[in-house]
Amino acid sequence: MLEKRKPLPVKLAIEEVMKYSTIGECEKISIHDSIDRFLAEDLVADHPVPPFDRSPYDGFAIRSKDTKLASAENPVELEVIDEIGAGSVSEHSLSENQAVRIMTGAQMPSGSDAVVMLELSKVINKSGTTYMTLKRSFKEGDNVSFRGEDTQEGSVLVKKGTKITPGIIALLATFGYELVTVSKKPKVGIIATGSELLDVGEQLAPGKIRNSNSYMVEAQVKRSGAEPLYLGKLPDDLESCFQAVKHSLDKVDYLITTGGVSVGDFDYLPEIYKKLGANVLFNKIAMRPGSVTTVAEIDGKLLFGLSGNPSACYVGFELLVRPIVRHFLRSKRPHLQMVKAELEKDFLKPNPFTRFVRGKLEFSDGKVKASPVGLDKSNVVTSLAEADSLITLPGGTRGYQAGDKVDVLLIDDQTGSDKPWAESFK
Ligand SMILES: Nc1nc2c(c(=O)[nH]1)N[C@H]1C(S)=C(S)[C@@H](COP(=O)(O)OP(=O)(O)OC[C@H]3O[C@@H](n4cnc5c(N)ncnc54)[C@H](O)[C@@H]3O)O[C@H]1N2
Ligand code: MOO
Ligand SMILES: [Mg+2]
Repeated sequence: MLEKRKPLPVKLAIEEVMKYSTIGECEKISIHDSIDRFLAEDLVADHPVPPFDRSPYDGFAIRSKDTKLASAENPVELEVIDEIGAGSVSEHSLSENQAVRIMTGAQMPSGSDAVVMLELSKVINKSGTTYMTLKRSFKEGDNVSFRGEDTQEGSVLVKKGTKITPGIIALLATFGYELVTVSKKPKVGIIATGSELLDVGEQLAPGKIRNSNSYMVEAQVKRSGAEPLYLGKLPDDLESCFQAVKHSLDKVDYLITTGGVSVGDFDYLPEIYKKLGANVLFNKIAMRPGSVTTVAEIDGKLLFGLSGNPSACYVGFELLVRPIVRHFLRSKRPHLQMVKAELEKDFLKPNPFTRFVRGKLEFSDGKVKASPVGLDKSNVVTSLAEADSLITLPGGTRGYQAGDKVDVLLIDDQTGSDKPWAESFK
């Protein structure tokens, strides 16, 4: 008699998996290689930025009080006593009615307290001495870029667990991080199962299809910030699949298999977990696609049995594996971010399970609109190419109409969420 599987609410399934989440070790890498990695330490300003008062313009550093009476009728004439470019520091200190020719980025000379843009002044030469004339007055601090105006020493600028972007790299360089401390990438093993599977380079043959899941999952692993280790595709044979799973365990931090988790005669993953002595956390989730998604644990190591159906496999990864990876990488917001959107199509048939419809978002008239892409079936692959979101329709007794406000999970967003989703979800 077939054992009846008890579907676990999605939220509980995620919480169950997160109980086994761990945090990875750190490593130091070159700043050149740090894009898209995850900071393992807060980035703290260890000096003010800019580190000195400087000129934001090409022009003249002056003493504002010398310009008090300046006007079109009564221009003021200041003697130009020095010229400095960015990187140079003037050895002169300004006295009454003196100015220093200064370039953008150069440190303010001592005694100066304002900058006049070159365009607002006139330069004249009188018997070998250079003067600049001004037709208006300036206040103390005019056109000065002050020490610490960008950031003060001690400010936490980026939290650990944040994905490094080009902007963050600019900060790392500003504060002298030739080497950056990042979280080590978890290694995620991938095994595709299925006797029908051909390699990507093979010709189609009767009854066969090309293996797309392992390539897709490999890319999802990379997108999540982890390192994939493709361990091959295997035919539906209990012993060879068992051996492959068993021997892969000490090579990886997490193992993903695709296919073979349902109740078919050749779905061997349940048997493999039994033979391994693994603790199966659940083998059914109240969601569609991906209801057969199974997660087991052995000595604290998670084994993700994702569905063979491409859309189900995709959704299973994003909901369960991604947060585990992001937590490993020290993110405090490891789950997909959820936003509200307006549904663009009817889903009138009630579904007992929460439905994750692959969707595409459109931003128009100040609204976020979510349109389903392709067929809403777990065995479709084409909808995945266009999807940028998962439209989440909680299970229950009612259907959904176009125009309804629905929750949508953002697939490509990096902000993430500290919770799996809104409180309305089960
Ligand atoms: N009697 C029942 N049958 C099924 C149930 C059920 O509850 N009772 N659940 C269905 C649901 S829902 C799903 S989802 C699938 C899950 O099946 P498995 O995870 O066991 O996956 P397979 O049977 O191995 O394959 C399913 C489907 O996906 C294709 N596939 C598999 N691997 C790949 C790959 N690497 N690349 C591309 N496509 C792949 C495979 O050819 C099958 O068509 O079970 C239902 N059945
Ligand atoms: O697990 Mo299946 O994908 O719910 O259709
Ligand atoms: Mg099956």
